[in-house]
Amino acid sequence: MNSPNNRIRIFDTSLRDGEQSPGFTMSGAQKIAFAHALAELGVDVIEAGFPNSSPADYSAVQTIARDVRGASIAALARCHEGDIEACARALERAESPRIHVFISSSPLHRQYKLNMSREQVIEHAIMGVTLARKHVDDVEFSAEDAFRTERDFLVELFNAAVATGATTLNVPDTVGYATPDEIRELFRYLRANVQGADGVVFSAHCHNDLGLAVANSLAAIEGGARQVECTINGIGERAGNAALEELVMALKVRQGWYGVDTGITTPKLLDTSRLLSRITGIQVQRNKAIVGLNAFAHESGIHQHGMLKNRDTYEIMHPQDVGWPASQLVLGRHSGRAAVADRLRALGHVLDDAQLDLVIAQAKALTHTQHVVSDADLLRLVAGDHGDTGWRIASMSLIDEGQHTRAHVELSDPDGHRVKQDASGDGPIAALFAALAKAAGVDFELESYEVHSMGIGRDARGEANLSARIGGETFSGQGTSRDVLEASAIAWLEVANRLLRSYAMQRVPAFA
Ligand SMILES: CC(=O)SCCNC(=O)CCNC(=O)[C@H](O)C(C)(C)COP(=O)(O)OP(=O)(O)OC[C@H]1O[C@@H](n2cnc3c(N)ncnc32)[C@H](O)[C@@H]1OP(=O)(O)O
Ligand SMILES: CC(C)C(=O)C(=O)O
Repeated sequence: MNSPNNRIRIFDTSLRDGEQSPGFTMSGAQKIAFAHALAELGVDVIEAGFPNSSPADYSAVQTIARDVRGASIAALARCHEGDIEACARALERAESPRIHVFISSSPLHRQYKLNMSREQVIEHAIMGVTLARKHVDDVEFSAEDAFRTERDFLVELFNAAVATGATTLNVPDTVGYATPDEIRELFRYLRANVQGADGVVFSAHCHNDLGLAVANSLAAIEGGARQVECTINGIGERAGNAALEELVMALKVRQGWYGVDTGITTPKLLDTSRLLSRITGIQVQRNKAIVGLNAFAHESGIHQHGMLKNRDTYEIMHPQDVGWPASQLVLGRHSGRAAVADRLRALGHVLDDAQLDLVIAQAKALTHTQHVVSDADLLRLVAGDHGDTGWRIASMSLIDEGQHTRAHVELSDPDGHRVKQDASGDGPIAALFAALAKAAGVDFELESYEVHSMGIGRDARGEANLSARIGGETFSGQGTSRDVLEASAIAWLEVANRLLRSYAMQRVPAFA
């Protein structure tokens, strides 16, 4: 690849473009904690917010600028005096401040949003960059909706920005309309035609409306971009921005093709992604590249068999390189002999063919009612225990006590023993889980908890899925009911029962 240099700057905008999208609003303290995590991850620029949009955003940018070291801190402004002055004040104590000014350039935005002519847009850009340069040396200029802008005008606008002192030229595909070939070509064109192109950094800012944000960012790099704007977990306006973890790992895994490096400490990717999920309360989907629960998990027999022979058959990177402790061979409906035998061997059981066939058949039968077969399930089957053991819900009720909720539960076991307990919590789920923990005498920290509805009208049901990771093993449970609270209680008890069986099974020595 013919490129000016081989270091790609990672500009993280989780705290600005990410935070400005529905569902991702963060408190000041959360933003500051996340900015520290981004600096530790090794991003080059943290876009901390839009100071003139609210006092809360101003104060978060100001604290991040004062406290976070090791990355440039950027703040966003329209080509508007008040916005730029607010950025300058908020960034006063930053070690390496950047003011990022933007104005729309496409005909659609000029006519409908700004009601400005080409000349007026250029005048505003000159005003914005000039004012920003009075405060800081590092000024980024963005032509919003650049991808849908006439090329001659885009070059004219960027020429004006460079002449007035912009040091980074950002080319946003604001509405995620580009395709990789087009964006690669656009960057080549701009680098060839903007005056002073060699003295500035070209940057790509791709949105994911067509699911192409990462592919387009990679193509922009091939076209000469040396900064990419992205967010952890791909959060951002509408379908989001390019996902940092995907972009960085694509550049790392395919270094031979792209020939470029980033400064990211990739083993911190998973923790950073999880921190963001904890802060926003929004989990990534299981099959999300790099950081989803399935990213290094294999359930189907053919893949598991291949993995056991040589992990490169089904994995293109080491899980440890992005922060996972190891790959996982998850036993489920699609698993085969190789994986079941291997897991049993690891648990200390070498079965003959007939015994293995029996356990596999019984394990597959379990998957009619559960997604995965845990070590505890396997050990139970090996011990010949197929019974319906464990706690069941006899009754439950919740009382709203104003600030708190109180849950009453009654559990029964197959021998008819009953136990009643109650507990209070900040909300119904916290109260319910606390009461269940007291009644079953089991407590665990949830790794994930999701509830969604299935069906509509009279058939509508809630499905709850929980998982907890204990002693290196994942225990998961699922519950369905017309009532989502009851579905959650059933799922919680399934995890608790598995955990109890696993403790019991650790004492079972051999195939019964
Ligand atoms: C593609 C992006 O991600 S752009 C960044 C998006 N981020 C945000 O919007 C941050 C949060 N926004 C806010 O808090 C508010 O919108 C504010 C404080 C910025 C502005 O609020 P208001 O003054 O009430 O204006 P409002 O949001 O209704 O409209 C935006 C105004 O900015 C103008 N404008 C938009 N972009 C620019 C720009 N780059 N340069 C100059 N003016 C601009 C619009 O033409 C409109 O002007 P008008 O009020 O004269 O019609
Ligand atoms: C302000 C710019 C960089 C932006 O967020 C966009 O165009 O999507």
